[in-house]
Amino acid sequence: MQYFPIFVDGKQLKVLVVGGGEVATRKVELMLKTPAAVTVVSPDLSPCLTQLAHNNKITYIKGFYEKSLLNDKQLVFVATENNELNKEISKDATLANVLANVVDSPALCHFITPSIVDRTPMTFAMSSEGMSPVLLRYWRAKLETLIPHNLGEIAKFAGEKRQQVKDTLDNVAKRRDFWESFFSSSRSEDTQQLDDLFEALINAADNQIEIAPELYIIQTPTDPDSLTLGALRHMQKSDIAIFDDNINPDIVELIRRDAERETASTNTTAQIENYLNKGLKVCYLTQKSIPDICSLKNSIKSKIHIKEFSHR
Ligand SMILES: C[C@@]1(CC(=O)O)C2=NC(=C\c3[nH]c(c(CCC(=O)O)c3CC(=O)O)Cc3[nH]c(c(CC(=O)O)c3CCC(=O)O)/C=C3\N/C(=C\2)[C@@H](CCC(=O)O)[C@]3(C)CC(=O)O)/[C@H]1CCC(=O)O
Ligand SMILES: NC(=O)c1ccc[n+]([C@@H]2O[C@H](COP(=O)([O-])OP(=O)(O)OC[C@H]3O[C@@H](n4cnc5c(N)ncnc54)[C@H](O)[C@@H]3O)[C@@H](O)[C@H]2O)c1
Repeated sequence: MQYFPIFVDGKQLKVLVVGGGEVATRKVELMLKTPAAVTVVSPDLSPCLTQLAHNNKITYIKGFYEKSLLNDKQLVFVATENNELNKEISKDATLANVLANVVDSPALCHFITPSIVDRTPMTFAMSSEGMSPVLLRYWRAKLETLIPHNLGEIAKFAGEKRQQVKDTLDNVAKRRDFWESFFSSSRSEDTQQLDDLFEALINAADNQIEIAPELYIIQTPTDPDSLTLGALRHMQKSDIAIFDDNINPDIVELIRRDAERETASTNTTAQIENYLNKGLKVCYLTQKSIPDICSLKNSIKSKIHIKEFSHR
């Protein structure tokens, strides 16, 4: 990964946009989704930018770019048709410690603009690291159709209830289980049903959600695309992932970020039991055959729920 994705607080940002054409307009519209303060410098403005200046949504400096305009900025978008000028602004920005995006010129960019699926407060920002903007647009369009339009409302609901869940359930594992039960219910996709579902679960959770150790044995394919959704979901639920040393690192990457990871030892059974005895959810990624997986399963003495995921 050459480009590191971060989410920067727009309240802290002062942004300069050089140019007033179509490309500049696109970048300004993007920035104005956040509370960033946007200044545009250009001898002319598109109709849309003219309107935004008129409504005081942007500060407009009518004229040509000057280095001093970078002084109090953190970001600059460079969108003029003059390549020599664009290069000069990128250099000025480097010296002024301002991050520059020169539209369509990755070599002059300190940061690149991601492709965004916006379901605020859920934001999906993606990049092809400049390799293929069209491939990126293709996937954005696919995700647009997959990601429900009310997802933002669902996320806001969860945000509002987070404190109540913290007050009710006294450890992170119970809270994670609670939210997983909540979001895995199809009722959580209907904003009309969120309150009822929440009440039903939080009351049950008070007494009933116990953290039970579980084992997920995942017969792991070589190609990450062949992982089943079920396997993936359980990899995301695990507290600890144990994997054979021949597992594709791209698949290991898909394990939940804050899960512990360990390569399998020669005594895998004992290694797994050790974590089950601590009440943890363990996933074991292996390319063993089904009979070998069965004998591993039989060797586990803990009375726990074991789920198996195999691939074709
Ligand atoms: C995300 C998005 C945001 C936006 O632009 O706002 C974006 N490009 C988008 C679309 C798009 N751009 C281009 C086409 C025409 C097809 C084509 O030529 O391939 C299409 C497709 C279309 O329009 O359908 C032309 C193009 N773009 C760049 C080059 C230069 C080069 O590749 O060397 C050329 C060739 C110019 C030429 O040949 O003259 C470079 C960049 N474009 C980036 C971002 C940055 C890398 C992002 C990344 O890969 O992660 C980066 C490095 C710098 C930057 O601009 O920030 C938007 C996403 C799609 C979406 O979500 O809809
Ligand atoms: N329009 C597109 O969809 C598109 C797509 C890909 C690439 N591009 C490239 O992106 C760049 C910008 O595209 P555009 O369509 O917005 O071009 P444009 O010609 O409409 O806009 C360029 C703007 O820069 C301003 N400008 C020129 N010199 C300036 C200076 N010294 N200081 C401040 N402002 C100055 C111009 O007045 C104008 O407002 C071009 O290089 C273009 O080739 C455009």
